Amino acid sequence: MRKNIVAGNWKMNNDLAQTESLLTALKNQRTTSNAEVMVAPTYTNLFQAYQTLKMSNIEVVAQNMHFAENGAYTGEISASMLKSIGINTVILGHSERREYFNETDELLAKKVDAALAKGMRVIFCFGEELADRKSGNEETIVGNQIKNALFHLDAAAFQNIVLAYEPVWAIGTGETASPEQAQDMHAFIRKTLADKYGNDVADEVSILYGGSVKPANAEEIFSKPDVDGGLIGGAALNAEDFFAIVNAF
Ligand SMILES: O=C[C@H](O)COP(=O)(O)O
Repeated sequence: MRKNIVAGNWKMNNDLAQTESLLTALKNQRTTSNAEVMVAPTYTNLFQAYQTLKMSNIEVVAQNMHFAENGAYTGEISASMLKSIGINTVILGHSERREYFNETDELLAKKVDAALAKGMRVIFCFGEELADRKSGNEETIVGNQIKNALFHLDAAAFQNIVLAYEPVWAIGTGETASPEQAQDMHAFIRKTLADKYGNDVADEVSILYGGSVKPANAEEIFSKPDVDGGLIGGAALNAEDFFAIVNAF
């Protein structure tokens, strides 16, 4: 069954002491939400976060990984390394990885394959830029990002894929897609999946929205039928705000 998920992407924020303080605050939050909750600290804090949260209902996930098993890739981390410290989910394809680290659909397809081959779950991100939306090309861009990186997979693989639609113009800008814009795109994404794999697959895939989700707007965005949760940046750095968003479910 399709799940509601709220994932906090901490990006390149928080040193160890700040991370420990945020982890403590997260452990003290109480929720009746039916959403799965995840947080993605930086690499240096992943193991600490895993150790702190492993008995909680919050899953610790990674922000990125390399496609190779090991080898001469200075500065990189493999799926096996993540698995070895208890991490079973990885965010791939975030627009910041695409923009600042030149990650292409082709590279991302390899990363997705590597993660799935290790039995990991992938939160696969994509989304159009402002110019694409202004020119009315957002569905073409998003459709191609999904097809290029994921449509070589078989239907069963989608049991371990979560999609995260993040319009680049709404990330960290304070500008959100309206709930209607989010719903329209999520419906398009689900139809794109259904056209290739059928409704049985499309209906089971969770599609998250990301881009300036805050306590004040989460409930309305999450109320849309094809929005199954959120990938939260800035607001995930504060435990109360993050759980206010979790509690929107
Ligand atoms: O990964 C999270 C997204 O990039 C959203 O970030 P934001 O909530 O700060 O806009």
